[in-house]
Amino acid sequence: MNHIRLENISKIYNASSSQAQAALALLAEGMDSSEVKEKTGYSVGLYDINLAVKAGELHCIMGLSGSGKSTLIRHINRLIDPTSGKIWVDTSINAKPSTMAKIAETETSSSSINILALDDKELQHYRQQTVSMVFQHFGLVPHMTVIQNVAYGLRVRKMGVKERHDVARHWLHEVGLSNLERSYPDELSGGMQQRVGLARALATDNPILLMDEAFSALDPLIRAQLQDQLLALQERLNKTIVFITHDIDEAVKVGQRISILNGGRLVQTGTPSDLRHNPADDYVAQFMSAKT
Ligand SMILES: Nc1ncnc2c1ncn2[C@@H]1O[C@H](COP(=O)(O)OP(=O)(O)OP(=O)(O)O)[C@@H](O)[C@H]1O
Repeated sequence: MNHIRLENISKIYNASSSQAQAALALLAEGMDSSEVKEKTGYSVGLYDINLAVKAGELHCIMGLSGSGKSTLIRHINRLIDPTSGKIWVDTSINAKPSTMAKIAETETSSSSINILALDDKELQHYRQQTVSMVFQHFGLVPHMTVIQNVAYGLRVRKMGVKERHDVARHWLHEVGLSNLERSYPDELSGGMQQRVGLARALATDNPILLMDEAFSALDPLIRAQLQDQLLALQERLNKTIVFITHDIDEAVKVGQRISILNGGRLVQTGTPSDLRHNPADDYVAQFMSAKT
């Protein structure tokens, strides 16, 4: 069952509606994003993306710098709104393993909503209850202790201090940081800070986790440890995870499926094996052959 579905999503930056339509028309003729930028002056973030992320899957978005990865993931929590298209999210799905098993069995019709139609209040609710994000540079609040950072999303939901700290403690334990709850972020290494970032995202119990180059700032050894930890947690949690990376080795290691972007276009979605054995074009083939 699909959890998130992007339907014909295009994003032209800093253009009025008519200017964006002109850029889209050139893209529809087959012009690539750098030519469109040259001709019109507008940056193409994404062009005509159709992508379904299944409930409970860890889906990697891969591509070179500027290919549109961050633009894509930021549409899912509406940090960015598209120029055109729709974004469907099934808000009835939660990530409890029992629910996921039921969903897998039934494949019933979904109760997806187009999140672009949400008003401000509904959007706030959607961000609090459905999607969490882990950022590349951690995004911790420097003057809050570790436990306050992890409990932050629960405080926003007005959960009482004891209860939210109990939940935060549980997640700090899960990521291996039990003894650091009173520390401040700048007292921790990068790897520890990102574990706090992960615990904070998990503490809300939201079913969708967005990870934007979440491990890219870390040393290779620590990065590998966090990848392993994410995979171990995911075994139990069954979240729907959209994981951005520019590193094909990381994508192959953690991704059940991988979507490859090039110049704002979605080139191919498939399992690592699909991409290896049936690459859609030379760009995909080069990524797969560059894999160590
Ligand atoms: N705020 C913005 N204003 C104008 N153009 C933008 C903006 N954000 C992104 N772009 C352009 O959109 C295209 C896609 O950028 P995006 O950051 O989504 O790619 P990316 O694959 O995440 O790259 P990176 O790996 O370097 O972060 C690029 O050409 C970029 O210059």
